[in-house]
Amino acid sequence: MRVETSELADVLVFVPEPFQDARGFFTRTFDADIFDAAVGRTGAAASFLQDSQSRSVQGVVRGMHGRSGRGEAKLVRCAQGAVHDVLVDIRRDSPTFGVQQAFLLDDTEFRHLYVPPGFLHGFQALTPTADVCYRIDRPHDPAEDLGVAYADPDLEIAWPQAVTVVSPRDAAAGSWAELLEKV
Ligand SMILES: Cc1cn([C@H]2C[C@H](O)[C@@H](COP(=O)(O)OP(=O)(O)O[C@H]3O[C@@H](C)C(=O)[C@@H](O)[C@H]3O)O2)c(=O)[nH]c1=O
Repeated sequence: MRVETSELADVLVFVPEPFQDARGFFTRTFDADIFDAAVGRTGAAASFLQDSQSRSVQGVVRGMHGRSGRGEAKLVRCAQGAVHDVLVDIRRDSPTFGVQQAFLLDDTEFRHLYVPPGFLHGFQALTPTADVCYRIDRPHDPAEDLGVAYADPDLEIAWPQAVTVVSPRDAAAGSWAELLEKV
């Protein structure tokens, strides 16, 4: 498994090596030793507490979501289909504060993102269905949800397809300007 840096400080991309044969494929999706070495902290992999999966139909956008308090670290991959995944750095003390980057996550290359605490995260499903799996290092707590509108004019996220469905929470999310008053 190869580890790549990104344009965003501390965000890493794990690139596995799927084995293809007549049956299909096999791929390792996570390796604790490689993860600990990449983030430079023994036991870091063991800090992930919840593993979740969502299925989205084509054009769905989920996001942009963050977490208040000490935030949460996330490992994100697309197990089936493809998504346009977007991160925005909301760490005031980061050299990439306010910077966004998009990643293609799919079931061909199985790129796996490590997102440290202090980011907004969202994605759009690019295929008839797309399954996104993610691990978080703190139990989910809706009281700490942060959100910014996926179509915020200041963020100007270039979603590649027409947006088909969003949740009521995402439709009512606040602006980037409002979020900046909280971080
Ligand atoms: C995220 C989450 C939701 N839920 C519940 C709450 C709700 O009833 C239902 C659906 O929740 P949501 O609408 O918030 O799900 P969703 O919009 O898919 O939220 C997710 O979006 C992506 C972009 C992320 O980065 C995730 O961290 C998470 O925020 O599932 C959990 O029980 N645990 C969880 O970890």
